[in-house]
Amino acid sequence: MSSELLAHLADVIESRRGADPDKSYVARLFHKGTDAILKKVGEEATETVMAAKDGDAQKIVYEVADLWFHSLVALAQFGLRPEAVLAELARREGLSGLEEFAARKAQQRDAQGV
Ligand SMILES: N=c1c2ncn([C@@H]3O[C@H](COP(=O)(O)OP(=O)(O)OP(=O)(O)O)[C@@H](O)[C@H]3O)c2ncn1[C@@H]1O[C@H](COP(=O)(O)O)[C@@H](O)[C@H]1O
Repeated sequence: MSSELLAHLADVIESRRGADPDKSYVARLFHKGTDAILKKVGEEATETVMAAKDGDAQKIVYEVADLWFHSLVALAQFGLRPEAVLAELARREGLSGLEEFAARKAQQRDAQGV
């Protein structure tokens, strides 16, 4: 998932805070609270493992999408943004952050004349 899509989804999720729980799935989760959100993360993680055990590629992708989505809701519940997770992953790649990753990619594209 591109960082732009993650940021967009995080914005949409944040916009659902205080929205009508009858009209929005995310508003319903926020309304139910932290335990309900964390329960969904656990369920989706379990469903991902089950899909992987079945070796069903399409189902794995579907369940990981559910897991990522509910992880974004959990991050929002704790006032966190996906950019913080991406920055941590970049740091583990030996980069100072997302900006350095983007700059490196741009350099590689320039070098390849793309
Ligand atoms: N990307 C998603 C998304 N991915 C998964 N889900 C929901 O996550 C749930 C997955 O849980 P399950 O597979 O256990 O299915 P379920 O039995 O229906 O779930 P529960 O009702 O038991 O919680 C389903 O209800 C899916 O609809 C999502 N719900 C919303 N979005 C996006 O979030 C944004 C805001 O959505 P609303 O809050 O509904 O406007 C929109 O851009 C949506 O496209």
